[in-house]
Amino acid sequence: MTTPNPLLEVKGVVKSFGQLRALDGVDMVVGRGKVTGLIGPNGSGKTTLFNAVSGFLEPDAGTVLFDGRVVTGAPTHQLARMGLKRTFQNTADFTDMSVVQNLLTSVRTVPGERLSRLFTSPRQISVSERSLLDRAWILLDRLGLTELANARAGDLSIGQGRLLQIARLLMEPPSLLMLDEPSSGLNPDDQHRLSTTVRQLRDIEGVTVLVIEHNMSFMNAISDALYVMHDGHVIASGPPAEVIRDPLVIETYLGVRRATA
Ligand SMILES: Nc1ncnc2c1ncn2[C@@H]1O[C@H](COP(=O)(O)OP(=O)(O)OP(=O)(O)O)[C@@H](O)[C@H]1O
Repeated sequence: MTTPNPLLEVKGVVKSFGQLRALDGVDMVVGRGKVTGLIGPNGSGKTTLFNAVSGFLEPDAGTVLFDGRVVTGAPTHQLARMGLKRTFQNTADFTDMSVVQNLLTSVRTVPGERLSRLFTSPRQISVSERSLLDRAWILLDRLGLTELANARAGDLSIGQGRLLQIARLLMEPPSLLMLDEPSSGLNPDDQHRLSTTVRQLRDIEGVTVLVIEHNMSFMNAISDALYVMHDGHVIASGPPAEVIRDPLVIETYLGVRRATA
């Protein structure tokens, strides 16, 4: 698959845990302004690849390029400054803060002292602070969280917590957003909202998205390209309609199902 002007390139990445080669020479190209899906059976290496790309694990070999720069093994904070942000399978927000406070405190550029005025003296806030608040309300609306704006984050359901985690990352839109099983725990309405949000991010804000998912209907609704992993290798990649018809992909999924039945 040729991808002109990629935002992320993974070349020959290897990562072993003891005797287990979780990534065995993975190549991947993520097109700028596209949604790329990453699928594969449990234990195929998807999360390890996310960790190796986002600075949580140092690859044993291979190269990661972000926006044309070699970032192999770069720390997460450096990658975040460059515009690469990710979610995790387990949510961890500031549970004692309200939903809207969670959003406002996720912005690195605003000192906490000034931010507190958003709550204590709303009439004295500056234009930039106002625009943050506006951004927070837009995201809450898009993700169906408006009515929960003043709820304690710790009281949210798992699915709502997942949406909040995503909204926090979107306060300052990243150039690459990496989502690890975002639809897990979401009801069908929230899944629909999330897929619409992901498409809006791509189409309106130009955000590139890389997403791990087991939910194929969610994946079909959002992805422009698909990669399939098995046993630490990429076994197929290309347009979703082609990939899901690939005999090797079908056999891998059926084989895994047979083996676990
Ligand atoms: N920190 C670790 N130490 C040892 N083994 C690990 C570690 N992390 C992952 N593994 C192993 O590496 C392999 C790939 O795991 P990984 O979590 O990347 O798979 P996955 O495709 O994300 O699976 P799932 O869909 O279940 O999340 C698995 O066999 C897993 O047990």
